[in-house]
Amino acid sequence: MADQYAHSGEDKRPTDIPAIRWEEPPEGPVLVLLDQTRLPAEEVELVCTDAPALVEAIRSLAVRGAPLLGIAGAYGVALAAVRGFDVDDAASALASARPTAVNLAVGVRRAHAAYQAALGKSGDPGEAAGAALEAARRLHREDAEASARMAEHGLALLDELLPAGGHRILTHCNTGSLVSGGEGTAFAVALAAHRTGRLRRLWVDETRPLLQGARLTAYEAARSGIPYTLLTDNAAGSLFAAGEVDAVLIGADRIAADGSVANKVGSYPLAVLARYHHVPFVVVAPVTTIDPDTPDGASIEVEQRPGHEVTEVTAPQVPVAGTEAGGGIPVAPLGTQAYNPAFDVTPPEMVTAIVTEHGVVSPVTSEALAELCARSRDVTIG
Ligand SMILES: CSC[C@@H](O)[C@@H](O)C(=O)COP(=O)(O)O
Repeated sequence: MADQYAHSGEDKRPTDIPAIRWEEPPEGPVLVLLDQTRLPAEEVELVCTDAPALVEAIRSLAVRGAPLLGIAGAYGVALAAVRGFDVDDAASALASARPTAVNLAVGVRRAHAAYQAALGKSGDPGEAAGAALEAARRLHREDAEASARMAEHGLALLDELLPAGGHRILTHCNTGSLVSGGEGTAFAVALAAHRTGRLRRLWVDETRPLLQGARLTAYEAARSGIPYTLLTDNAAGSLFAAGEVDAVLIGADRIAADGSVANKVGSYPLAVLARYHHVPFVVVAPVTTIDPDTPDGASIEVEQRPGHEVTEVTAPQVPVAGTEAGGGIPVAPLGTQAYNPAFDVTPPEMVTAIVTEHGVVSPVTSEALAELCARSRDVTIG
């Protein structure tokens, strides 16, 4: 079950609401999400008391973005465990709530494995639930630490790749604190550049059809005091042609073993533009986004979303997925069919570098990625 309540703003500043948090009120533990479908119009919290509510929140994009999906999935397993629901059922429903961001399944697996190991050892479901919660909390902390490391590595890379002076960075979708336990992935690098006086402008793609750029990245940029400008996705070409983009920084939902990068639809066209205009195209993602079990780009399952997201405009409140129509304002003739993949895949040869918390891979090859993953298993951060 999920409850929604608008935050009163009396006990804390509304902008301090974290994207996700675990709370233990007297009625029982809950997972509290900042409902991202309502941003930037209002900051409303969504309280989940069971896994089905969280699955719905994931599908409707109330909680979204690869790293945060991993954290949410792990907490979801813990929620099912502490509330005495069937943990195996919850884990499988959560892991398959959205198919493309591998972090979701990774987060679910981590908490589920901790639960099963503790249950096998002690036979005590309460202890096992505690182990699942601890695993979720650890993932949450690790992600915050990973954000900080990605920002450092990403900033150093920009210094290497770009001449000194203010950088003009183009980004797509939303990759800041709304998708992370910390300050995010690509956005964290832009933020670090801003804090050190190296960011001249953040160009923010609006990111059709659900406007994660306009609604969420612009919101985060405004909160952070970053100089930013919003553009329609199809204005990017003229921006490159005018020589106004020094680098593209994006996140990722899944990086295949060969270095193919799945990210929000519209990322691949930016890679094509970047290559034509000799501009670095940089992907920033934690190691948990690299999936050694997905061999190449063609093997990545790309989520297809309902057509009404394209045929109607509904921002700032995005309709719940799976409904016939979204209740928005139609912008196409009734009955229009829509092509609405949520992600696209950029081949490795078009990616200048992949920045992770364990270092930078450039050029992007399967060998270099495998080596980084092996190295990351030997090092614990956070
Ligand atoms: C660090 S976030 C990287 C990606 O998850 C992000 O760019 C993205 O594509 C999110 O898509 P969304 O459909 O909003 O979950």
